[in-house]
Order: sequence, then structure tokens, then C-alpha cells
Amino acid sequence: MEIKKLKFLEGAAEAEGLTVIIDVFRAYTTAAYLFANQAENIFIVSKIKTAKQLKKKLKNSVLIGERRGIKISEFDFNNSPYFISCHNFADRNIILSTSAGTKGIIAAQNAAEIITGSFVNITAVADYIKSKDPQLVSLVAMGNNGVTEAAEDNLYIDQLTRILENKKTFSKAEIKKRLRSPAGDRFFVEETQSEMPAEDFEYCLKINKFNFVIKAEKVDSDIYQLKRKEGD
Ligand SMILES: O=C(O)[C@H](CS(=O)(=O)O)OP(=O)(O)O
Repeated sequence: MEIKKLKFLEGAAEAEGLTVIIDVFRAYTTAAYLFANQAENIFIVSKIKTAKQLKKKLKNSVLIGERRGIKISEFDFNNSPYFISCHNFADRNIILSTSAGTKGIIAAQNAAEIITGSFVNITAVADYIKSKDPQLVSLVAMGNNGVTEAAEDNLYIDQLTRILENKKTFSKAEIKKRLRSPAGDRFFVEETQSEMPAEDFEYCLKINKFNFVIKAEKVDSDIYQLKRKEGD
């Protein structure tokens, strides 16, 4: 199995084969908590305009998203796993638009298959890849805003590669320690607790809390639907 390691939006556009779009802080952690809290459908879009248009078409829809970490005005929730985990989304159609993660899936137009990456289901993702045993896997670290390095996405690639290659992995404690600062500093700013609460750091690093994989399926060029696939 060849493992191609890519970065940012330009890397997503180069992804081929079975592709993992990685966004630990916070989009693909949030998506996992949404499914865990009974969300019926999750649609992801890159543009705010598309999100608002889709809301008009879907019943019981909820708009979730941020730009540079701050909730988009007129949206219902920020992209926060902690705030999301406090609500039940049964029968709701979720529309999610974020700075990096959701844009990455939309950019990965050459991927044969897309799944999402975050620490809350890293073992399920590794098992899924091993079970498919593809010739080529693309791992895309989306970074901050899809354009600059994010330690958490890079560490995820490192850990996932180690699992796939049966090498020694980092412990949960080591992962938390490495990511607390500077990467995690954004969650400990007093003035922005209503947007990026301290709990998000913990929730993003509840490693292997979930045993499902999240697949992204194309609806049209700017809309993908996320689907939950249970692990074995
Ligand atoms: O919601 C977030 O914290 C991030 C903001 S940024 O890209 O790290 O600036 O969005 P996401 O798309 O989840 O990375």
C-alpha cells in the first residue's frame, strides 16, 4: 500500500485513491459527535451561500459552522464538539461549513473514496483502510484555514501511518501533551470561551471514543453528504 501524505487545500486537490481528509480541530471531530447525537443527515458545503440555499430546501435543518473559529452569523451553532454534544439532533438535517475541513472534501475531486480523519475514531479509520487494502491511500492534513500547518493534523498522519505500518504508536497521554501548546492554546483563551471552549480540547482528544467511520459522498460539486459506517 502506497501512502501519499498531502497538506492543505492544494493537497486535497491532488488526493487520489482512498483519501482521508483530516481535521482534528475541529470539523471531523464535530461530525462524529453529531452522528453520535443522532443526526439524521450531515451535508457539508464550502460556501456560506450554498449552506443558506440548502437550508431553504431541507426540512428541520440546522446550520453549523465557523470562519476563523468564530460562528458564522445566522448559523445555529459553532463548529464545537462540546457545544454539539449538549444537544440531540434526532431527525435534523445538518449543514456544516468550516474554514478548512469541509472545504477539503469539496476540493478532493479526484479521490476514489473519501473518509474523514480525527482522533475520536482513528482506529476505526485504520481498520477500514486495512480491510480495503487499497493500492494508494492519500492522507490530507487540512491545517489551519486550509493553508498553514496544524500540529494536530500532522500528528494524526504520523499516528495513522504508524498504525497502518504496525509500528509503535504514541500513547494517549503523549498525544495530549504534544498538542496542548501551542496547538491547543486557542481553546484556553478567556475571551473566546463561547466560541472555542476549553472542553473542545478534551473532546477532540477522546481518542477512539467512536467505532464508526465517516464516509463522504458527492451530491453535487459543492455539496457532499457524510454517512456513518459502523466498524466491525
Ligand atoms: O473550527 C475550527 O476551529 C477551525 C478553524 S481553523 O481552520 O483551524 O482556523 O475550522 P476547521 O475547518 O474545523 O479546521
